[in-house]
Amino acid sequence: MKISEVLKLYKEKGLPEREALILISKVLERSKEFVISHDELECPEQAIELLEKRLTGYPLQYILGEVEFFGRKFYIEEGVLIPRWETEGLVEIAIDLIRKNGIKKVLEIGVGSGVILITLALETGVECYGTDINPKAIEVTRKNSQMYDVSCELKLGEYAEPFIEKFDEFELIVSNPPYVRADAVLPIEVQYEPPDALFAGKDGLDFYKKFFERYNIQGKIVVMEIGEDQGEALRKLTGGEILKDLAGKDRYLVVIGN
Ligand SMILES: C[S@@+](CC[C@H](N)C(=O)[O-])C[C@H]1O[C@@H](n2cnc3c(N)ncnc32)[C@H](O)[C@@H]1O
Repeated sequence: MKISEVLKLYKEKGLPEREALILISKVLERSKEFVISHDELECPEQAIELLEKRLTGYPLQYILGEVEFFGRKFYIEEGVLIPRWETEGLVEIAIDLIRKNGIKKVLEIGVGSGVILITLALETGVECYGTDINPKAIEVTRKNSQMYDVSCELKLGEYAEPFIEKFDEFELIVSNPPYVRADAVLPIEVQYEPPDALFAGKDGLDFYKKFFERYNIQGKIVVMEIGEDQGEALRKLTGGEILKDLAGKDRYLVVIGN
């Protein structure tokens, strides 16, 4: 089938033309502009397979193996959470706090693909430490840090436990933790992502409750992403400040440990 016919067919099946073009150009290893201007060419079978996979709801970023975050490309693969646009706001807040407070040492809990920690290192030059309970997340973060020549110490384990002997040294703790309620029904695309990265008990607050119960944050700043309906509960739990995302929803928690 010609590319023009494939584009038409998959548009009818519900796949946006932009995505079909991205996938066909990936297989052909040519630009989207090339594909558009050569749509009389035969569409490779491998491209059709990717279009079919995408139609099942399988995330585009996993197929492409890359994701854009804070203006940079990062490697991503199935088994690790796909970074979301809201998280760029978390990074902006953290950068601001790092600069204003002259912070030198940062710990991220739950690095996932490493986009937060690596962006903080690149933007501010802070010393970076990261943990995750998912070995694949540690592996992907390591790969991304090597890609950007950023040195960060990464350890497998829960919360700050792998760095407990260093805990007093961290001036800022950042996290985009799991915060989805156990009974939430997620869109099909999200169901391909690791449950440990998403779910946090009955009210979605398990991670925050355990963290603030377990650690003494005196003298530290804690910045975390939160669910849009969790602001009030977390303000009460921590006494922290709740900030909104670009869509005007409660999205970030900042706690200054006095
Ligand atoms: C929502 S994802 C965020 C990933 C990445 N930081 C981002 O923003 O794209 C949460 C991450 O935290 C990890 N995680 C969940 N519970 C954890 C815990 N108790 N300690 C450390 N990591 C945890 C998950 O494996 C997952 O990689």
